[in-house]
Amino acid sequence: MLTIKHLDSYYGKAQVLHDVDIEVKEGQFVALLGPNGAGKTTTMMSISGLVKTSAQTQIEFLGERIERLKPEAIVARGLVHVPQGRGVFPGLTIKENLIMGAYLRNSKKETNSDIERLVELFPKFKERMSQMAGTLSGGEQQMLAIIRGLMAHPKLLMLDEPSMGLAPIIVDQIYETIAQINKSGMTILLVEQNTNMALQVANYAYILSVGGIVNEGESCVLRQDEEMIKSYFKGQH
Ligand SMILES: Nc1ncnc2c1ncn2[C@@H]1O[C@H](COP(=O)(O)OP(=O)(O)OP(=O)(O)O)[C@@H](O)[C@H]1O
Repeated sequence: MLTIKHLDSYYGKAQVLHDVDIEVKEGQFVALLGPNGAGKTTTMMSISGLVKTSAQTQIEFLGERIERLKPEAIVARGLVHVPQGRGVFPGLTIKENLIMGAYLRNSKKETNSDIERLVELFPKFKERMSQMAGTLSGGEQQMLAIIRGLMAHPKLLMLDEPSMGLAPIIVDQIYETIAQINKSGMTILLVEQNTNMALQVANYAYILSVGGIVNEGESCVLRQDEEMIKSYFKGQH
């Protein structure tokens, strides 16, 4: 579904990704893991068209090359990115945030029926549609960001560190929902520092270190190789 070849990414003249290859198949749940500063967020931003890439970079999504498209054209093709830090609009209500997720479509009727359907993932929102997003807890804001992503009708959903800054019990709830979304047929590419959690839910994982892929494999296999994981996450696990 998504094939990335020779991804080199730059901030100005500084190259932070070197020849990264990643593949995500339809229906799969793929995790991109790695220590602080490895380049995980940069990879996701490069896929979304938000970071400069080299001429040899190739990104193919659903059979079409997308590496030179604008971010909104990439979203319109069904590649939707829920960013690190959630990015909810604090001064807008829950409902207004969800409507923003559907900004590329203009059917009010469809938007309302999508909200009704998707809010079942987190029924607490049902009675609180006019609450300001800025007054929600971190976990609730993360759920809102995920549901807002789904409002864009993704074919592949990219989630950047949904566990960031959340208590373990909340992380478990968020991950139950993400697993449910994947089971309903959604393809997922996840960036995480929470390696244990990611390897429990993903089918396949890539490990990124200093801007390059250093290991990859089925999650059930990687999970058993604690020494390998530790070696890449020195001091972080
Ligand atoms: N806007 C920027 N300008 C310049 N360098 C940047 C910028 N954003 C990130 N970097 C650098 O690029 C490298 C990769 O950063 P990136 O955020 O992709 O890592 P990460 O694996 O997602 O880490 P984290 O888990 O801490 O978010 C780091 O060395 C970082 O300092």
